Amino acid sequence: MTRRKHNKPSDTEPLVALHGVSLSKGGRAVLDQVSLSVPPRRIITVVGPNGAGKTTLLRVLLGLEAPDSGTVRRQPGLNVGYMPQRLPLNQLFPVTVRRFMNLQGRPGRTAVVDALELTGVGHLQQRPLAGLSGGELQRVLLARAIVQKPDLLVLDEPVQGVDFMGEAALYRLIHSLKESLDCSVLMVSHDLHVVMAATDQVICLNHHVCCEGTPETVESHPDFVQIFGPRDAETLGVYHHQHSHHHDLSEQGGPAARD
Ligand SMILES: Nc1ncnc2c1ncn2[C@@H]1O[C@H](COP(=O)(O)OP(=O)(O)OP(=O)(O)O)[C@@H](O)[C@H]1O
Repeated sequence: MTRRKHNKPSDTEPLVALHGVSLSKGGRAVLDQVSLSVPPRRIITVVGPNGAGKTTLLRVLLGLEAPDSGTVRRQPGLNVGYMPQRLPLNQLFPVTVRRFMNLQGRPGRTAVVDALELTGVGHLQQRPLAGLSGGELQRVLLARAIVQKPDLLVLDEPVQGVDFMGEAALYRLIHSLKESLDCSVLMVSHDLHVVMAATDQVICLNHHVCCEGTPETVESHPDFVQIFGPRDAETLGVYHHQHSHHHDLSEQGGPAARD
């Protein structure tokens, strides 16, 4: 896929950097002194328990919510694609996939077709959005997030509603999109086993950043083990990952093989 951006972001500066970001809601600290940066061409995954502030963190990073304190710095002109956790319109809204793709920013027919083809759902253009399966819908949402050829792809639980085999395929797709778009990916995930094999850096969030680093570093961190339990942390240990190849988890025997 060719890039049509005029202002390519700096290769040396972070695309986005948060420093000391805090935000309270209903009198409770949702984000507490959170700092992170997203360098170019990286896949960074935020993990953490329910209610840890992961979605809020993404929304602050995107400028959709303002922090109470701290700074959020995005490279000027940064082109960001966002796949939210929930569809911002009623899924029963009677639109076809192609119409849905054109609701935001009017990307044009070629860009829409390209994006749908890239995410493997080009054949669904004329189908009603409301009739899609969970996996098909996630791929359409992913297509909408990449339609403007972003420098940074922000994905909030991109594999929700997708079965295990579909999850592995979606993570492979995300990896290949990162390569073909030459972008960075920041995503939230609950799928610890699969995501650990598909990311360069993990940030474990529980209102504050508990630990961060490579999957290998994070999986043995005491805070990570405390949050996710020794069983998850131990089983993650089998996934020491070489980033020079793709995984087909189906060939490894599926989830039962790891338990
Ligand atoms: N308007 C609000 N008022 C009070 N509390 C709120 C408000 N919006 C969000 N919260 C709380 O902020 C916390 C963080 O929410 P957030 O959606 O960021 O968490 P999360 O880590 O993405 O959760 P999940 O994994 O369940 O999606 C939650 O406890 C949520 O209930």
